Amino acid sequence: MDLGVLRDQIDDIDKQIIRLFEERMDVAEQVARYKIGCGKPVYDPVRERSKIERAKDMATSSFNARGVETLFNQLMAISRVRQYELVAEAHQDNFGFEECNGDHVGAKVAFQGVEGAYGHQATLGYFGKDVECYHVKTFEDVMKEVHEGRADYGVLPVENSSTGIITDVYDLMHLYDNYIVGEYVVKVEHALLGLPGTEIDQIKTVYSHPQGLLQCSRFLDEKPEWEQVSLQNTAVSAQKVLVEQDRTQAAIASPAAAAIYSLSVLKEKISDNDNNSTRFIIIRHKKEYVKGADGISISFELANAHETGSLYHALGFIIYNSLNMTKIESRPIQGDKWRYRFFIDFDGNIGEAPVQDALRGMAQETINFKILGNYIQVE
Ligand SMILES: C=C(O[C@@H]1C=C(C(=O)O)C=C[C@H]1O)C(=O)O
Repeated sequence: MDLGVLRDQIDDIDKQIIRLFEERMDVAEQVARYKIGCGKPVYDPVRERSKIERAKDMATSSFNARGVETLFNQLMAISRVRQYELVAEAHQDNFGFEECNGDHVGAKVAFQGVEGAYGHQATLGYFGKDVECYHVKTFEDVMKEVHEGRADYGVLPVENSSTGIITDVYDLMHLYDNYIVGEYVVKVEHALLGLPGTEIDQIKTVYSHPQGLLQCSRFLDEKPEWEQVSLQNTAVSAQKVLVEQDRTQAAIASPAAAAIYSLSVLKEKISDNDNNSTRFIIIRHKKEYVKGADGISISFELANAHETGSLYHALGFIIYNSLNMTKIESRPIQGDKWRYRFFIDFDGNIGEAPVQDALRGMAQETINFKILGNYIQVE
């Protein structure tokens, strides 16, 4: 047996496959034109399933039947991507998002917590001083203020570099008709705060936001006798220590909160990680994006979540359009056991054709698809 001869045979077969592939793609383009004409969706799962079954039946072994299935799944996915490209050319569409200049002078901005909270720092850092900012109690309150129009913008934490995503905010982003228009990163430098004159040995109880306690777990592990109490916010914790005037109490919060609540920094830099940062999103009740927006966030659910390759196929639209996916998260869908909602970030601007193409594909082939926003990413 001669390897060269066998490879020549494979090359000949491949030539035929390529010719047939291109012929198939030409026909798929005609199908796309037909669908554009009558408004029929590109994806037809019933037709695809029956095609796969028939194609498998034509194979002569079970191994080949599985191969045929994989191959045809890929072929049809590629044909759909091309069809979506043609649909995108026919209907330039920004999915209801409008470009804006991002001017926010005089705007009302809601953040969660109290003055001195990291959310307050993010608000001042993103907007500067020319807005009217105010605080509300919970993350959901921020969502409501924005959704019901009392605030023009809201500021919410979505992720910490050490502990990961803030799950409640992810779940709320799906529930409210608000959109991400910006992001801001705050370097979180937790400190242990107490009443002036307090010695660390006197402390029995430490208050903080659950994230604050989690992010300082190495420091707290050395104080097993301290009771750890979670409160709504790091700054609320500092305020409580001030109000109760009890030297057995301390708070984990920012040095900025120490200044606001007249507390002393008993120990600084107690986070597990020196590079501890929290990413905040800026939300609006408007589908808008600023010029130069370069990051897109979306969420969706999969109809056939447990079918092999369903997530892979949804993500294929990002890959085939040469877009760079930067993040993926999943969250359980409330009341629907073992089903998940996916949150994906990728680079791009909603005005660009490959982005529109990927969005259109995913919108048609997933369920409860939402474009969460298009905004300028922070490095
Ligand atoms: C080509 C079509 O569009 C899509 C792609 C298919 C394919 O490549 O065979 C099949 C069904 C559709 O999801 C079609 O509708 O026939």
